[in-house]
Amino acid sequence: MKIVVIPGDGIGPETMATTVDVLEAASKRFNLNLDLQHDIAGHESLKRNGATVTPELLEKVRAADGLMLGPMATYDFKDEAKGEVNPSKFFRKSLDLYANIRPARTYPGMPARLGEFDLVVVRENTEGFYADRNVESGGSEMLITPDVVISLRRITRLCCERIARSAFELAMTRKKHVTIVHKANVLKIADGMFIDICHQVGKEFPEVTIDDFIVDAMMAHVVRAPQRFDVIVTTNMFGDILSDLTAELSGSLGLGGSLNAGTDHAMGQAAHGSAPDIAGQNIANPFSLILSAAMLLGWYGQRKGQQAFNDAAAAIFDVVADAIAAGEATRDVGGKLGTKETGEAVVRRLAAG
Ligand SMILES: NC(=O)c1ccc[n+]([C@@H]2O[C@H](COP(=O)([O-])OP(=O)(O)OC[C@H]3O[C@@H](n4cnc5c(N)ncnc54)[C@H](O)[C@@H]3O)[C@@H](O)[C@H]2O)c1
Ligand SMILES: CC(C)[C@H](C(=O)O)[C@@H](O)C(=O)O
Repeated sequence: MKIVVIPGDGIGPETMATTVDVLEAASKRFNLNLDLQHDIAGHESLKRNGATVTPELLEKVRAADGLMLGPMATYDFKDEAKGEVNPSKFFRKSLDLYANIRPARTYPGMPARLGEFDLVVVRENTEGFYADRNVESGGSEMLITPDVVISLRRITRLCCERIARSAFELAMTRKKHVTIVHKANVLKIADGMFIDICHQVGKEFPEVTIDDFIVDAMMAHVVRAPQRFDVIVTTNMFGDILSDLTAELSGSLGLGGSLNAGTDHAMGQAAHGSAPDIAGQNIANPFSLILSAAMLLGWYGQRKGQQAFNDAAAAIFDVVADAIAAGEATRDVGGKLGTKETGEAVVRRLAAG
């Protein structure tokens, strides 16, 4: 399996170095023959190549079997015309990675303030309330006068259908429950369509039960009783916000692994950002990126019918859980280790089998 590896900004180089060590250890133990191709994007690429992502990089990623993308300091990127493209958006759109799968679960050995839970946010990843993602409609933020801006939100039948199908298929492998999160009381046409389509797709999965919540009330429900949820399907920005919440409720944003998946490509990427407040201090939690890497291996294993990749993914999930239970973790999840030392502990456990 060929994986392009891009460290990103802020804590990215630290957490990606650790993740690469884990991938190499998994490759050795499970004979995966991983071919890791290191490259750059974001600030590093802007400095060296005059653009945060280059056309050559896109071709390289297209030709590979997967991409590991580190966090990007996207706030700094103001002008696409000057090469300042948000790499997350760029790969999600260019490779049509329409499903952003963001699991959140508690782990034995860590205090679960809200009780144990295990859920997955399935976030639509290619449209919605994102100015830079609606290029097909000519962008979606308009300066009408110096004092008035209009931001548009694009929702399409195709994207609703495919994200709903991803959620129901995932639910069939879990507790067979899907929760639809929306704002149809206000966005009556767009989110009305989203709910209708989710229910229509749900008819293909009669074993899966369905409920729905308005996004604001959902914040209360998920904090009150996260264990009532299994798979949560929602539109892009609601999913972005909700998945940070669920990751933090599970113990830390630093546990927020995620996979951006399309039909032919996938990208492992932590749910959080570049965390400039803790960058360069060897204290960032690498588990989010390590779990994302495991999700990428699992995606490839399922797609290619190659059991060794599924086994490697399962082993990484187990080893992370064991490391947390043993306190071999960073301080945000109750441990005392640094980023590097946490990675070394994971590698040791993985190699020991
Ligand atoms: N996928 C991405 O590349 C992505 C996602 C979100 C934000 N961003 C960008 O990242 C930059 C910083 O954003 P922000 O500070 O608002 O959000 P952030 O997600 O980087 O950080 C939020 C908080 O969580 C903590 N945190 C994040 N990851 C952690 C980890 N692995 N271990 C321990 N603590 C962790 C940070 O220290 C901070 O206190 C911005 O430019 C933003 O646009 C990028
Ligand atoms: C940085 C930002 C543009 C990005 C998004 O909203 O898609 C981020 O929040 C994420 O979840 O990857």
